[in-house]
Amino acid sequence: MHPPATPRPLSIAAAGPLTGEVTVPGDKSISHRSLMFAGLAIGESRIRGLLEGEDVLATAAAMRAMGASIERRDDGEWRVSGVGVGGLLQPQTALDMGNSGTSTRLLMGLVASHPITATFIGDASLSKRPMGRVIEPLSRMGADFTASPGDRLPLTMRGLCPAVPIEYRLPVASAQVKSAVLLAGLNTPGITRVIESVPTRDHSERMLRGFGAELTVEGEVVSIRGEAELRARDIDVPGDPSSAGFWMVAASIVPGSDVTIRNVLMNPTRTGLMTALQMMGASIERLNPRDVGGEDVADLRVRHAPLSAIEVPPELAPSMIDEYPVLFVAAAFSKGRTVARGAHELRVKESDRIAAMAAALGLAGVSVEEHEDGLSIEGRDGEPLAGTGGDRVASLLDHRIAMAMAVAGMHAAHAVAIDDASPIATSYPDFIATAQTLGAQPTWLEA
Ligand SMILES: O=C(O)C1=C[C@@H](OP(=O)(O)O)[C@@H](O)[C@H](O)C1
Ligand SMILES: C=C(OP(=O)(O)O)C(=O)O
Repeated sequence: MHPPATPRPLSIAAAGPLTGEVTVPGDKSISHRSLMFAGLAIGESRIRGLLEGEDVLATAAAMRAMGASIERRDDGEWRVSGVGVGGLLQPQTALDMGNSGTSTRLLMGLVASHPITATFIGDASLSKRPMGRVIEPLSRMGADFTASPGDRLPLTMRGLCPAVPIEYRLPVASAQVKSAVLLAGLNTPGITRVIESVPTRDHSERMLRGFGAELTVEGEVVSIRGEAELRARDIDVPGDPSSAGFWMVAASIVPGSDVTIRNVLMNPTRTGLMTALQMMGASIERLNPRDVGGEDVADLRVRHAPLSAIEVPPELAPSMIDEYPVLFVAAAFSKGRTVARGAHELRVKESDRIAAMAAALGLAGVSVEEHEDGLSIEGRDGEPLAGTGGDRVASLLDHRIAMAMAVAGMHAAHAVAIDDASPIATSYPDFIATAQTLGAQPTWLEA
C-alpha cells in the first residue's frame, strides 16, 4: 500500500477581511484528461496551466509507466508524446494512484481494452472506495479483475484486445464511470454507448472530440467509435471551479471581504456551487466572460454578503458534487436552516463527507443534523464560529474537508484546528499560501 504522509496539523482563526486577487490552479478533471488523452495521441501535445497536485502527478506517473513520454519544462509547460490508441505498454510495477479516484477509474477504463495487465494501489482512503461501479461495465467489455474484498484496491486487471463494445446505462450519476467506459471504447472495435439520465461533467466528451475522436452526444446517449486515432493538440487548462469554491465561500462569509478569482472554468456542468450561493444571496459577479479552448471561462468578483438558508436543489448535486463540504460551511453562517439532501454519493468520496462534515462542524459549535443523503445545518446568521477549543477536526485524508474547515476558521472567534492539512496537496498545493496573501493567518501546529 501507498505509504501515509506525515500529518501536518494546522490552525486558522479570523484575521479580518479577505481582499485581493487569486488565480486558482488548473482544473483537476481537465488536467487528468489532458495527460491521458495526450498520452494516447500521435504527436506532441503542449499543456499549459496543468494542476501540479499529487492526484494529477499520479496520473502522469501511470501514463509514463505505460509508455507515454511526459515532461515538465522549466516554464511550467508540459510536453506529452503519446503512444497511439492501442499502444499502451505493460507497466512493470504497480500503478500507485495515491488518493485519486479519477486517476484510478479512468485509467482502469484505458487498460480494459489494451492487451496488458496492471495492478492498481492507493492510499488508505482510496483503498476504501468502491471500484465495482467500473469493474462491472469493464468486465462486460471483456476485462478480467482480481480485486480486494468489496471490489476495492489493491486490484489487478487484465485488459482484452479487441474488447467488446457495450451499451451501458449508468446506474449512478458519475463522470468517472461514464469516462471509464468511453475510454475503454476508444480502443474497442465498433460503437460503445453510455446512457446517462442525469448529466455529469462533460470534459471527456469535449476533450475526446478535440483530440479527433468520433464522439456524439444525442440526448442522454454518448457514443464513441472505437479504434480511434487521437491527434496531439495544445491545451490551456482553465482554473478549477472546485478550488475557486473555497474563495467564493470565504469571501462571502468573512465581513468586509472583496476577492477576485481569475480565470475560472464556467462549464455549466461545474457551476452548481455558484448557483446555490447566489440563491443564498451571495454577491458573485462574472467578469470578462470568454472562451478558452472551447470552454467558458470568467473572472469572479466575490464580496461579503449576508447569506440566507435554502433547500439545496438535489438536481444541482452533479454540478457541485465536490463542493458540498464548503457549501455546508456557507450554510453554517447563513440565516436559518439549510437542508441539503439527495447527495448520497458524498458517502463514497475521499471520506464519508456527510459524516466528516457533521463531525467537523459539530466540533466547531454548529448544530447539524445528519441524514442518510445529506445534512441539515442551523445557520448562525453571520455570527463567527466558536472554534474547536483544544480539539482538532479530523480531515480523514480528505483535501476538501481540510480546506472547507480552513475556510470556516477564517470567520471563527477562536481557532479552528485541523489534525492534518497534508491532503490539501492532492488538489491545491498553494491553498495555504493563497489564504495568506488574502489576509488569513494559518499557523502550523506540532504533530
Ligand atoms: O470525472 C471527474 O473528473 C470527477 C468526477 C467526480 O467523481 P464521480 O464520477 O465519482 O462523481 C468528482 O467527484 C471527481 O472529483 C472528479
Ligand atoms: C472526489 C474527488 O476526487 P477523486 O474522486 O478523483 O479522488 C474530489 O476531488 O473531491
